Amino acid sequence: MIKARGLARRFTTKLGPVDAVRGVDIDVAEGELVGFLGPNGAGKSTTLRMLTTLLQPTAGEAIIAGHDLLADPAGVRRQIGYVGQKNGAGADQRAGDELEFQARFYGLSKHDARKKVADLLERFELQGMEKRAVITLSGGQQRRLDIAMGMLHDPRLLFLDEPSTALDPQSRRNLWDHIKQLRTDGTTVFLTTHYLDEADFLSDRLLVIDHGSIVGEGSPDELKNRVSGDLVVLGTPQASIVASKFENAVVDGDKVSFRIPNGDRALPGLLRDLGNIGVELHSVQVHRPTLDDVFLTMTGRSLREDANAA
Ligand SMILES: Nc1ncnc2c1ncn2[C@@H]1O[C@H](COP(=O)(O)OP(=O)(O)OP(=O)(O)O)[C@@H](O)[C@H]1O
Repeated sequence: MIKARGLARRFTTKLGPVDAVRGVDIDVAEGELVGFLGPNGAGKSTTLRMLTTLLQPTAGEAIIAGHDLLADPAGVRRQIGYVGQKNGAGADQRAGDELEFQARFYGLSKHDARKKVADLLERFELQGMEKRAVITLSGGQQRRLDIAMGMLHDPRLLFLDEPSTALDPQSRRNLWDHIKQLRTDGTTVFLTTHYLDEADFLSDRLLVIDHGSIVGEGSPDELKNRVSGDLVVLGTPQASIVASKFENAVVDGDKVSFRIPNGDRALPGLLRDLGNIGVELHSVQVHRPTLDDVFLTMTGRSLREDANAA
């Protein structure tokens, strides 16, 4: 559904050129839900804008939903939906009018447009909201309306840019269910996010981007399995003695952390060995790798810190 090769975008600024995207290859199969994960400024939006014909690449090529991105952008646009970070619906307009107007814009007859709108209102739990001004809808309802607008022409491929930004936890979860349902109903979904939990929950497969280049690819589980081992954190007054026993151990006050494969199974023997040399322990924790660990392993920095810093 997406096959991009060497897609790149350089911006020329007063301070010199900025290589926002440095020649990425992207493959997305029909029916997949692919997450495009990276910290702020990694190049997600720029890539998305190129894939959706909104921005001309400076190098590379792509076939999107069977159409050549450079030679037939109109063909691409007919096949895709795009839901950007800013609301697409006019704030003062009534939700139903916005949907119907857009449906007519796509060439549907009045009758078909009404039918389509009713269907989408139901599908995205917006029944009864059609007469309300967009601005009076909750954040979650507005996001669902945005997605409904993106689905008016039954696109085979839907692009979502940071879908759950600024939503409360309950609305996010509800939105996620709707996004998963899109995939279940047969739409291929490509979404950007800098939230690890969102990427983990939604994606069949993840592409991780940093500084304009893809640094990792795989299912959330595959990526987690690539991180070498579980993180063990031991609390002990003899932290430096414990640290000397493990490669790459990090001491932080009275805590020692290190990674070992199959931490939960290895731990009993390890604790016995430490007991045998007289080490006293007052706490033991084993953490399975998270996507943040994956990101840290790949890039040397924490995605969470980056996201929080934004
Ligand atoms: N129009 C532009 N002119 C100059 N530089 C730009 C332009 N658009 C983006 N950039 C730069 O390109 C890089 C990638 O930006 P991009 O918006 O694609 O990142 P992102 O991963 O989507 O981040 P965010 O999560 O903040 O949207 C950043 O360094 C950004 O400052």
